[in-house]
Amino acid sequence: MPAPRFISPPATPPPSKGLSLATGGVSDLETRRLIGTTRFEPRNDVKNILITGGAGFIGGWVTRHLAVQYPEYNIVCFDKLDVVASLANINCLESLPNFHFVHGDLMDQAAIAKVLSEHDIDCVMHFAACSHVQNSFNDPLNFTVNNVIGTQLLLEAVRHHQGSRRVRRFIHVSTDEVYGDVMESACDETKQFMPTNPYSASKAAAEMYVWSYAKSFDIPALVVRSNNVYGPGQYPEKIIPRFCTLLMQQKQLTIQGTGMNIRRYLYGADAADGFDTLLHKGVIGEAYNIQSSQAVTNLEVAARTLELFGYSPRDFNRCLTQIPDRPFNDQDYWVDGSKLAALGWHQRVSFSEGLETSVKWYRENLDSWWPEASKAINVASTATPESQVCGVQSNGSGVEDAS
Ligand SMILES: C[C@H]1O[C@H](OP(=O)(O)OP(=O)(O)OC[C@H]2O[C@@H](n3ccc(=O)[nH]c3=O)[C@H](O)[C@@H]2O)[C@H](O)[C@@H](O)C1=O
Repeated sequence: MPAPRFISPPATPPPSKGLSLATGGVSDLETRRLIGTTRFEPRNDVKNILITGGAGFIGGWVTRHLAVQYPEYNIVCFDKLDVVASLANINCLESLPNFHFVHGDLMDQAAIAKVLSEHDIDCVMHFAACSHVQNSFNDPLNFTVNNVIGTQLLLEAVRHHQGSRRVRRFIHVSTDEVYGDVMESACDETKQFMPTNPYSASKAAAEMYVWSYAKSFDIPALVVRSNNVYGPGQYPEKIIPRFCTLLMQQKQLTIQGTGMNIRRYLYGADAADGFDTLLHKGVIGEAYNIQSSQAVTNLEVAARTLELFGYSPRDFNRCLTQIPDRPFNDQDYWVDGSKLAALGWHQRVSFSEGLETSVKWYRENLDSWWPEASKAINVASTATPESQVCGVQSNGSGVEDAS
C-alpha cells in the first residue's frame, strides 16, 4: 500500500477575521487547536458535505476540521441541538463562507429532504445519535427511535435524493460497541456483532439498515467503528468530562463497579483525522475500526484526573466513591485498527497529553459551553452519594479545600 499523500494546507487559509464564539471570542489559533492535523487532496466527486449531529462532540470535531482544512468543500451542519450538543462547538466557524448551519431533526423527513436538495449534497457523514450507554438502560426505546429510525429516515431521504446518484459517499458513524466485549485479542472488522446494551444494539441495527440500503438501493456507504473519543466539547456525561465536572464541584469521583473495566481513548483531533482519512481514502462497502493504543482502566482515568487537579496519591481513596455498576459493563473493546492504519492514519496524541489539555479546557470552558452542566451530573448516574464533598487538601492547583 503506497504511503498516503498528505498535502500542505492551502496557500490562502480560510478567513480568520471575525471568528468568534458566543461566549466571548476565539482566535484562529485557538480554533486550530480544536481541529485535526491532516489534509488530503480534495475529492473530485465531493463538493457539498452534510454532517448530521455536527454540533455534537465527535461531529463537532469533524465539522470544524473539514470546514477549516478544506475551503474547497461546503460543510453543512444539520443538528437538532439537543442537550448534549452545543452551538459553542461550531460558532467559531460562523464567518467561514464554506460553513452552513441548519437547525433540524432527522425525524422531520421534509427538513432532511430540503437540506439535501437545497445544498445539493453529494456526501453525507452521519454522526447524529443518542450516544450515552448509561441513558440507554433507562430509556431504550428512545435509542431505537433516534438511532435506528433516525438512520433509516436519513437513508430514505438519500435514496430519493439519489435520482441522479448525487450522494457519492455515505459515511456512517457506528461504534466499537457493536462487537460487545472484546478482551482476549484484538478483533478486526469481520467479527460478529454481539451488542450488550440497548445503545450498542441500536447502533448495530442502524448499521444493518445502512448495509441493506447499500445493497438494495446502491447507497455508496462505508462504516466507521471507533474506540472511545474524548476531549474538549464533550458533554459532561461521559467519564472524562464528568470527572472534571465533579472535581470542579468538589465532589467525589463515582466509580461504577470495580473500576477495572478498560476503555481505549482517542483524542478528538485524532478522531477528526481518522474521519478525514476515511472521507478521502476509505473504500465504499468497507467498515473501518479506529483503534487507540491507549488502554486504561476507569480507576486509572480517575487517578490521572485527580493528579491533574493537583491531588496527591495519598488523597485518591478519599476522592473516590464506588457506586453500583451498570446492568452490564463491557470489560474492553480491543479492536484492531490496521485497516485504517494502512490508509496512513495514526494516533498522534497520547492519553497524558490529551487528558491534560482536556482538564485545562473544562476548567476554563465548562460553564460557558454548558451552564447547566451540574444537572448533567445528576442525570448521568443513579444512586450516587454525590452530595459528599471531596474533603481533602489539594496542593493548591485548583480544587478548593472542602474541609
Ligand atoms: C465507544 C463508546 O464510548 C462511549 O461509551 P462508554 O460507555 O464506554 O463511555 P462512558 O464514558 O459512559 O463510560 C466509560 C467507562 O467509565 C465508567 N464510568 C463512567 C462514569 C462514571 O461516573 N463512572 C464510571 O466508572 C463506565 O462504567 C464505563 O466502564 C460512548 O458513550 C459511546 O457512544 C460509544 O460508542
